Amino acid sequence: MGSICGDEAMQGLNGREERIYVTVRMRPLNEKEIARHDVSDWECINDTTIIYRNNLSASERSLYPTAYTFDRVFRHDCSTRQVYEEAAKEVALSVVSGINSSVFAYGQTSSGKTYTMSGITEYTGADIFDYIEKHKERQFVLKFSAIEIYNESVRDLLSSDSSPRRLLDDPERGTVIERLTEETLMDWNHFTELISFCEAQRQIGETSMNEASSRSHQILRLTIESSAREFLGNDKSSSLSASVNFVDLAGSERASQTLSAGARLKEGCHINRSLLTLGTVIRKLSKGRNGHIPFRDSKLTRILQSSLGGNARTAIICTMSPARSHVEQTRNTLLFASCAKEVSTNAQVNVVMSDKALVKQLQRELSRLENELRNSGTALLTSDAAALLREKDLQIEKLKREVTELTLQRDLAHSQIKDMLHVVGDDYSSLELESLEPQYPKLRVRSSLDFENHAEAPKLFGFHSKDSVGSFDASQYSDGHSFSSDDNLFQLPDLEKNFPRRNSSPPLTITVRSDWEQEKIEEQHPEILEDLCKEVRCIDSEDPITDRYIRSDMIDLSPNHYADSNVSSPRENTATTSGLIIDENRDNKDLGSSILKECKKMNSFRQLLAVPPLEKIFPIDSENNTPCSRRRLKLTRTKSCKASLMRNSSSDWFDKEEIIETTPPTGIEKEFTGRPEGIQRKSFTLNYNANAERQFGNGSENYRESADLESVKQLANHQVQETEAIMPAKNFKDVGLDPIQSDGETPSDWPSDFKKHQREIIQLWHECHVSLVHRTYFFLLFKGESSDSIYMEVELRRLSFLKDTFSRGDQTVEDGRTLTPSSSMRYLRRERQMLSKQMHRRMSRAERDNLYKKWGIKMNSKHRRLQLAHLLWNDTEDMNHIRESAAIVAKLVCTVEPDEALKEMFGLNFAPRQTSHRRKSFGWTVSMKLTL
Ligand SMILES: Nc1ncnc2c1ncn2[C@@H]1O[C@H](COP(=O)(O)OP(=O)(O)OP(=O)(O)O)[C@@H](O)[C@H]1O
Repeated sequence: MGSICGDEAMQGLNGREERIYVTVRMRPLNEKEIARHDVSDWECINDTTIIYRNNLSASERSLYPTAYTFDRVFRHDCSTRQVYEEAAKEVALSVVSGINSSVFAYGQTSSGKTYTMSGITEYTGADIFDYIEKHKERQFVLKFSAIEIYNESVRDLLSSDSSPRRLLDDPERGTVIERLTEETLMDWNHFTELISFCEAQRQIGETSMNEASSRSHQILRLTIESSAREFLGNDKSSSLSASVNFVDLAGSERASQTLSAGARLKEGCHINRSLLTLGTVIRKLSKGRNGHIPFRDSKLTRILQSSLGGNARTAIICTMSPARSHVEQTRNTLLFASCAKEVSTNAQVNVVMSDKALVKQLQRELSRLENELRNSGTALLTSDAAALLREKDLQIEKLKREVTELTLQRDLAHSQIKDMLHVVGDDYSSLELESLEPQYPKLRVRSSLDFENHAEAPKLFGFHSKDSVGSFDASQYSDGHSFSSDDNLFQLPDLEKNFPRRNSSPPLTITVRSDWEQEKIEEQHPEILEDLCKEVRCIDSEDPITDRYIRSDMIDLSPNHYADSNVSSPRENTATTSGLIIDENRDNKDLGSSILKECKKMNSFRQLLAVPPLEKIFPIDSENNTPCSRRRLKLTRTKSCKASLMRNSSSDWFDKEEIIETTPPTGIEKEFTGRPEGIQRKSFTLNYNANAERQFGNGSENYRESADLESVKQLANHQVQETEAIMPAKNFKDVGLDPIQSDGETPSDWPSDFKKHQREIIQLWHECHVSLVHRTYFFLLFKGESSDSIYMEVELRRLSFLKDTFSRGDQTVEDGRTLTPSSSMRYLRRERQMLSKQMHRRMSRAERDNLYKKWGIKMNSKHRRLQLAHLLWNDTEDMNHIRESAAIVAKLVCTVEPDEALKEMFGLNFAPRQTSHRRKSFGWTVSMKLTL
C-alpha cells in the first residue's frame, strides 16, 4: 500500500472486485512474557512473509505451515505510523471518494489490537481533515458514531443511554442501528475528544493476560459527505457519502488461557461466539459466495456485512504475540488472516443525488423503459398479426371447401325435390318448380347481410304485381341464396325521425324481407296458410355500415290471430310484405296492392305481439304513397324458433335473478298453441354432428325459405329423418360435452379434442343464423315446451363467445372489460350454475326433495342444486319430463336505448334499469319468452 491519498487513489476502483487487504503486525514481547522467559518463535523474513522458527515435530509439520505470506507483515519494531501508512491508509481514505471502507484489528487478547487501532483511527482522522483542508472546492460534512457489541448487545458509546440498540434492516443502507448518536465533527479536536470519550465508555476488564482487556467489539464510524460547492442547490448537484469503520475486535483467546471465570467467562463465550461467526463468514466468503453466508448469526457480522462481502474496501490487521506460549493462538490468527485474504469485496462509489436530480434520473429511466416496452410490443403485434393472417387463410380455405360441398348437396336436394313434386302432380310441381328454381336451395349460410353488402346485388326481388310472381326471371339469381339489396329494398325515408337514434348506437337498418312465394301460396292454398301462421317470424335488423346486425327470431304467430287480422286501408297497413320485396321504383298502384296484402299479415303479427300499427312504425309518405325510411325492415319467416340471439361477450352474465321477478308478461306464451311435431323436431337440428352440420345448413334453409309449403313439409320430414339418423345426440354428453357439472368446475370428462369439437360447433352455429343483441340471457322455464336442444343452443352461444377469446387470446370487449380464455371459462361455469339454479327454482319443493332423496343428494350440500341439475340431465326419464315442460326466456340487454321502432317491433317495453349491480352499469332490458 502506498501513500495514496485522495480521489486519485480511488480512480478506477468503482465496481471492481478487490481482495481484502490483510496484514500482520507482531508486537514485541511484553514485560510479563519476558519475565517468564518466554521466547519469540516468529520472525518476519521479509515484508510479506512470517515464519515459525522453532523446530516442528514431524506430526506438527504435517499440520501447520511454517511460513505465512500476507500483503504485508510488520516486525515488532514497526511503528503504528508505518502500519497505518502501509496497511490501512489507502483503504481508510477511500471514504473521501465516496467508498465505504473498514479497517479491522483481529488477534488474541493483548496482542496489540487496541494499540494499533487507536493509532490508525487518529492517523486517518488527521489525514481526512488534511484532505478537507486541501479540497476547498468541495463541501464536507463529517459525522462520527461509535458502538460496542458487548455480550451480543449493541451499545451506543456516544450516548449516556446504555440500553441495547436494535439492528434494523434498511432496504437501501443495509443494517442500521436504531437511535444511534451521530455527532457532526467540527474540527480535529472534536474528533479526538470523541475518541477519548469512547475509550472511556468501552467495557474493559482485567484478565490474566491483559490488565485492561477490551471485552467488547468496538466500531468507530466516521461518515463523510461531500459535494462540489459549484453545484450546491443546483439540479445537477449530487454528493458523495461514505463511512469508514475502525473495528477493534475483542481478543480471540480461549477461556482457559485467560483463566477467566464468572463474568469474564460469560464475556468470553459471547466474544468467541461472535468471532467464531466472523471466522465462519470469512472462511465461507474465501471459498466464493456460493451458498448461505451466516452474516446474521451474530450482531458483529451483521453490522459488518457490507465491509466483509459487500461494496466496501476492507483492510484487516492481524495482531500477534511472538511468544512461544501463544503459538496456538497465533496460528489461529494467521489462519484467519489467510482466509481473509481470499475474500473479495466490490467497492462502489456511493453517490447521493438531490431530490430533483433523482426525479430527473428516474424520469429518464422511465421513458427508456417505456420505449423498450413499446418496441417489444410492436414486435409482438407484428408476429401476432402474421399468425392471425395464417389462421384466417386456413379458415378461408376451409370455408371454400365447404361451399363446394354444400353446392353439391344443394343440387342433390334440388333433384330430390323435383322427384317428389313429380309424384304430387304436374300442375302443382310445375308451379313449385317455377317458383323454387330461382332461389332454390335457400341456403343462407350466414345472414342475408352478406348479400346486402354485395355491390352488384341483382334486382332479384324487383317488385312485380301479384300476377307477375310466377314469371320473374329465375336466371337473375343464380347464387341460390337469400338476398336483399339496397336497390330492392323498401325504402322508408322518413323513418329516421320516427326512430330516434342515439349517437352511440350504431346506425340500425331494418330490412323487411318478403317471401313472395308465400303470398302466392296463400291465395291458392289457404289451408296451408294456417300452418304457415304457426311459424315463427324472424325480424332481422341489419347494420350494413358496421356489419353488425340484430336479429330476433322469436315472435310467435297464432293462426287465429292471423285469421282475425283486420286491414282497414292500404295506408294503415304498410311496409312489410311476406313473399315480396318491394322495388321502390315500381308503380305506386302495384305497390299499394302489395302493401295491402303484406300489411294484412303484419298486422296479424302486431296484434299477437301487441305491436302498434305498422304505419306508426313505418309511416307512409303521403305524397308518394311509399313507406319512408332509409332503413330496411326485413321479416324472415322461419319455422325454427331458435333462440338465435347471440350474447355479446361484454355481458354481465349474472343479472339472471331479475328476469323472473321483473319480466313483464308479454302474453306470448298464453297465445302459444304449440308447434307441429315436425317443426319441433326441426329445432333439434343444432345437435352437433359434423355431417349433420352440412345437412342442417342445407335442409333447414331450404325448409325455411322455400315457396312451396307442401314440398317444404316433405323436405322437412325427409330432413328430419335424415337428421335423426345422423344426429341421435340428445344432450351434450352425446357430443362429448357435459353442460352442467356438479361441482361447477371445468368438466374433467371433456374430450381431449374439445377445442376441435368446439370449433366445429361454433362453425355450425355461425352457419346458422346468429343474431346479435348487446347481451342476451337465456333462462329455462319449465312450463310450456322446450327441449334439450335449447340447452345446446345456449351452450353454443357461450362456446362461440369462448371461441373468440380462445382464438384471439385476450379480448377487450365493448364495455372495456378484458376477458381471457380462463375468465371466459369461469363465466361459462357460472352460466351453468345459473341455469341449474333456474331449473331448480322452477321445480316445486316437493319435486326437488323427491329428487334429492332419489339421488342421495345431501340437503345441506353446498352444491346440491348443481348436483341435481347434473343428475337431471343425465337421467333420461326426468329429462323427458323436463323437456316437455320447459320454455326458454331470453332477456335482451342493450347498453344504449333501443330505437322506438325496435321497441315497438318487439311489442315489448325495454325498461331502463341497472343491469349490473356489481359494476353499477345501466342498460335497457326486455325479457321475452320464446317458445318452440
Ligand atoms: N506494537 C506494540 N508495541 C509496543 N507495545 C504494544 C504493541 N502492541 C501492544 N502493545 C502493548 O500491549 C498491551 C496490550 O495491548 P492492547 O490492549 O492493545 O491489546 P489488545 O489486543 O487490545 O487486548 P484486548 O483484546 O485484551 O483488548 C498494551 O499495554 C500495549 O501498550
